[in-house]
Amino acid sequence: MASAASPVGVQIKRLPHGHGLDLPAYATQGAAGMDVLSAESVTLKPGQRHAVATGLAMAIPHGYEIQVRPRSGLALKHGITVPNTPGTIDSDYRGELKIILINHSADDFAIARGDRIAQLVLAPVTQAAFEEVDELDETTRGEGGFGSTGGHAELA
Ligand SMILES: O=c1ccn([C@H]2C[C@H](O)[C@@H](COP(=O)(O)OP(=O)(O)OP(=O)(O)O)O2)c(=O)[nH]1
Ligand SMILES: [Mg+2]
Repeated sequence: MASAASPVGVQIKRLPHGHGLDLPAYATQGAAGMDVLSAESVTLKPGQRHAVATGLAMAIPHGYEIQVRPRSGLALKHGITVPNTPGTIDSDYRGELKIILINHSADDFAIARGDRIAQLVLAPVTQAAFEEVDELDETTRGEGGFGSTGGHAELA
């Protein structure tokens, strides 16, 4: 069996309004994402977006990012999701981590301080170095895209 990759150290700082809250944590041993908690109490009306405070700032090592992803339970049961998913937390960002949420349901959704509102996935990043050319190599696909290979039943 392949062994799990070693955890990567990420510096994290609690801002004043983040004190007293648990840090983001993996709910199970094999979890890909760390559940992150809201540092505020707020109610999202139907269709409303809000950048929810976490009370946390971090220094992600160069070569990594953190992705902010929705929690499926909130999405399925309450229509609460992350409109910019996966949100990108850059390694050089030192401001407060905020979780942008949108309420896609027809009902108000109340978030309490301490609620687990999203999950954070640490991921490696490879930066591209563009090399501008006049011609690209030829491929079988060529310029075909956007469904060019079929596989979707056509309406009669
Ligand atoms: O869900 C998110 C997305 C971003 N950020 C913070 C960290 C990230 O490093 C920074 C910039 O994010 P992004 O590049 O997605 O936003 P932008 O609209 O391109 O803003 P900027 O011009 O500041 O890069 O904002 C969050 O706290 N939560
Ligand atoms: Mg940006």
